[in-house]
Amino acid sequence: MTASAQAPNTQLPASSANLDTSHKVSIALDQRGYDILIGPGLLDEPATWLGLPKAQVAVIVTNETVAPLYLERLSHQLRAHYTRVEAVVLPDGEAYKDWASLNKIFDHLLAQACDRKTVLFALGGGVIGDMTGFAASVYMRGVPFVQVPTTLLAQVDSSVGGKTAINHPLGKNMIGAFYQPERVVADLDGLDSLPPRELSAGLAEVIKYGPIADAEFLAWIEDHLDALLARDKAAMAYAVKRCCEIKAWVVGQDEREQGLRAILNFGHTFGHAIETGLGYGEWLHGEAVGCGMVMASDLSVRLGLMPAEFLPRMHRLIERAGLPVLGPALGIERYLELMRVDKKAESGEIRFVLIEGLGRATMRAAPDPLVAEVIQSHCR
Ligand SMILES: NC(=O)c1ccc[n+]([C@@H]2O[C@H](COP(=O)([O-])OP(=O)(O)OC[C@H]3O[C@@H](n4cnc5c(N)ncnc54)[C@H](O)[C@@H]3O)[C@@H](O)[C@H]2O)c1
Ligand SMILES: O=C(O)C(=O)C[C@@H](O)[C@H](O)[C@H](O)COP(=O)(O)O
Ligand SMILES: [Zn+2]
Repeated sequence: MTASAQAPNTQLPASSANLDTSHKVSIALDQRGYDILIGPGLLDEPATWLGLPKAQVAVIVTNETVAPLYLERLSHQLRAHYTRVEAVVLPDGEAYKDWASLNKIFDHLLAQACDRKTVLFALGGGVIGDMTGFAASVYMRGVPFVQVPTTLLAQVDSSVGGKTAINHPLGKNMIGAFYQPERVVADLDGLDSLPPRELSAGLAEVIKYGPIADAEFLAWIEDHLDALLARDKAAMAYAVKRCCEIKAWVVGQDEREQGLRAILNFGHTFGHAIETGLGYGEWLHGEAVGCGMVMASDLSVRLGLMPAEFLPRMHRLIERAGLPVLGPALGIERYLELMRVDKKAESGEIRFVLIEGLGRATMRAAPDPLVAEVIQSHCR
């Protein structure tokens, strides 16, 4: 099966970079569409929080790193709308994206007698967003939740589209649900406190959107990478907006990944193998995806889908973004074993998202010996 980005009658809406720093992107999903608010100062702006579901109780889920930075400011805004504003503060890290953390959320909700109108707020990066969304999807069979992403990766990708999950020791994001938020609030000022390594991890997912859907955006990223690394507000605002536009366009057509949505997994088949193979947390998700995109670009070239120049182009961009381009030495057999657990695999056959023309992705199986050559070429 192929998942072409060029679905009939559904052209990706055009976008143009300008100096604006505030944007609104809407995601269209039958009755369940929502807005993605992007801009500086949104957290402290009372208008940001108008029109959310009415309830007595709001519960903010966050972690030990983000809480001291932003919890009180969000709580202050929410007290204007909810009688009780509570917080669950989880340990920080990908290693804690697990059942134990999920249970801590449920323990709090039940101990505080939170009813089915309770609104959950995910304040943090993708780990908090994925876990809070999953908790919201199953608590009392579903309560509303709002994404307040504070990392670049979460603002451009994980907060949008409704994939929620926890990890399993045998596979990344293996336990989860599709469940959409009520709203996404991406305050660009939050990115000022992000460590450089996390900024680079977010840039991996930014880069991803170019080759899979928008060749012009890829060229824009190449031209503006230094501005993005310097956290220039206008460049950052445009990058977040364009990524959200592309993701909204994809998810609006294929919410549950029956085909097209798989293009968002470019670099992830190799990347998830790295994350799971090392045990979660040694490599950041974005780092694994960056390296995985180098491997998937090479495979695209080796299969004759892309000209040879594509690999050095991607390699250079990913390296310039501060991301690793050589994978860990897990061993070829171990890589293959891990990739067979990927959600896109069918009957044990690994399927890769590959590029078949700039801005167009496809999903294909590939012969094991060719995949082995790719791994051999891009591992320590
Ligand atoms: N649901 C999806 O569609 C989707 C998409 C992409 C990634 N993901 C998932 O997202 C996760 C990765 O997300 P991530 O990269 O945001 O990692 P993360 O959530 O672990 O956050 C990265 C680090 O930054 C810290 N942090 C967060 N905001 C901060 C801020 N403003 N200032 C300073 N520090 C801050 C966090 O505490 C953490 O230490 C992975 O689990 C991945 O599987 C999901
Ligand atoms: O939203 C999607 O669809 C994606 O694939 C986005 C990815 O960046 C993200 O890492 C996602 O969680 C991976 O999905 P999975 O289904 O492979 O776990
Ligand atoms: Zn990802």
